[in-house]
Amino acid sequence: MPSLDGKDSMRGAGVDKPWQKEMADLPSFYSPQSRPVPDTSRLPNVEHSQHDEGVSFSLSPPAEPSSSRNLEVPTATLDMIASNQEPLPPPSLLSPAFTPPATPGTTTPRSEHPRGVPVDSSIPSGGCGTKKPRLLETLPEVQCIVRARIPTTGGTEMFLHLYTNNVDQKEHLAIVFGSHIRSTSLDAPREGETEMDRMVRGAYTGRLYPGRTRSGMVGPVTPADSDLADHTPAESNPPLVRIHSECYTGETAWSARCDCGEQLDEAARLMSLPSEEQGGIIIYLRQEGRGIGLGEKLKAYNLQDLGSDTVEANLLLRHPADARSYGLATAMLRDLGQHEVRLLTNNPDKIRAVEGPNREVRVTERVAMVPLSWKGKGGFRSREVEGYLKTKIEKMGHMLDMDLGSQHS
Ligand SMILES: Nc1nc2c(ncn2[C@@H]2O[C@H](COP(=O)(O)OP(=O)(O)OP(=O)(O)O)[C@@H](O)[C@H]2O)c(=O)[nH]1
Repeated sequence: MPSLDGKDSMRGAGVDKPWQKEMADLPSFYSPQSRPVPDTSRLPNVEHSQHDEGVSFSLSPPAEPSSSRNLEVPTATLDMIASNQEPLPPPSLLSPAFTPPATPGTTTPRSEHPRGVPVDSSIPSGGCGTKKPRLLETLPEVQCIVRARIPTTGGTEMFLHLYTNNVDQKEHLAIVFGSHIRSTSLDAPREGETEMDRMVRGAYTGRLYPGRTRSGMVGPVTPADSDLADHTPAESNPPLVRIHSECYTGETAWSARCDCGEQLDEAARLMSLPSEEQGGIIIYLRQEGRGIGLGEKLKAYNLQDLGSDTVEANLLLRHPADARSYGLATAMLRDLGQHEVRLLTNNPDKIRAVEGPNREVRVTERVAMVPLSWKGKGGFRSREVEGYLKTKIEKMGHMLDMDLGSQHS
């Protein structure tokens, strides 16, 4: 526990150990100032036993067959272990080789594979409607500036990627399931950066752990680097992708006017299924209220309460029915190394638009997003959401069968 007078803080306390001095000298972004723990997966087996006076260590050769591993332990590291006077956590806590797609034992059966239908936007009967979205001639430029691992409340992990671009000032996001999906712009080396800089901005392979010093991406790769590698699935099916537009009301403020929150949760759940080994990507675009912004969307809600549907309300406010574009999503998918995707959507415009002006990304399959309550699998019902979905189907050409909704009502 930190004391109130701060005497036991890093700077107030005596910095008598070399690692304490090193930590105190680190730049301010290095937070929290945790204590370095050696990567025991690189060490010979370290057995420790607790005695009254402290801990004694004995070093023995590794039990695992690892002839190709570098077993040399720097003397300084051994000194640090000995001076820490505390047992080490097991290696499994420090450096698992890859993030499993779901917590073992909590997984949904494989049979619940998200089922899609093949689509081809290049032919009229390809399952994407006939509307031609307005597309920019070239894709915007995007850059992933930081990435971080996020353990989720659902038990799985994802890597949140934050992007900047040359068309707006917004922080668009890519929520990536699977550490093998890498951003080219993030991984590119930057002039003058250190290995610590790379790790802090997320340009590392494998996992971070206290005391790690190498991003795993620069310099020769040795057999000892195997713990730093990302797991690459054998399958090469296109990943599941959802292009999701921001909805503060539906995702954060519990609104039952739309199913946006449920769709976001469901997309994450499907991408975490064990059958989705190739991972998944949610491109989260900051185009609130179909691009009109939260303030205007709230006005539209008042107009809806006065009797308009969702499209009429937008038009009464002098906005298009849908003011969104998807060029940023296409550019972000390309940056994440994707040429082909399976898209979770009911919206035919999205399929054509996300493919880009020169079909930079191809949608090979469409996976429908059926409201959970329509499938009898939970979810919620409200007069407002039924109206919202009805307008999408009848006025915006969304590929959903309204009859499904009445079957479980
Ligand atoms: N203007 C307006 N926007 C709304 C309303 N309800 C929800 N939205 C917005 O509609 C958008 C929903 O977009 P998405 O979740 O990407 O879905 P979609 O384009 O409808 O198509 P799907 O991929 O099939 O879900 C979000 O930006 C919401 O904020 C509304 O009543 N009026």
